[in-house]
Amino acid sequence: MIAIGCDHGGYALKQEIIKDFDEKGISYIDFGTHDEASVDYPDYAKQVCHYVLEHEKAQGILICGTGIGISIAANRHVGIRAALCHDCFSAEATKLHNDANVLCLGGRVVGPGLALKIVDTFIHTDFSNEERHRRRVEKIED
Ligand SMILES: O=C(CO)[C@H](O)[C@H](O)[C@H](O)COP(=O)(O)O
Repeated sequence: MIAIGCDHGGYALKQEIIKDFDEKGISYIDFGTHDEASVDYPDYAKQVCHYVLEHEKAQGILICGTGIGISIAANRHVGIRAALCHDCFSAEATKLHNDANVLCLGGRVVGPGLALKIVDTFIHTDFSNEERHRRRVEKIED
């Protein structure tokens, strides 16, 4: 399951991602926000991160204006490895190397065309499970 959330700066991009998920039959839970009224991104990071931590194999997508604030907030949750990615190479690498469980995007940074490709890459790439990467992720978690 994919948990998705955003602040007002990420709302428009979240709607594009959700539309794409609906067209592709990809399951998700939308934690809001549900319009462009000003809200606080840590509140949405918290809801999505809690869902990801409580559900095995769940992945999160968090969007704010830049992706920065919401990734900082997400990474304060122990067990969350949130990656701010604005290219497909990074989205693939952060799954393969970091076992990232949350993708962060900036709705004021990337257009929907690129963002949808980044999301697609992230959700369809698994951790490589190579020993050196396992060791490094374990050090983060320690
Ligand atoms: O936290 C951020 C900056 O890294 C996000 O981009 C927020 O969406 C942004 O700060 C919101 O700004 P606003 O002026 O309140 O719209």
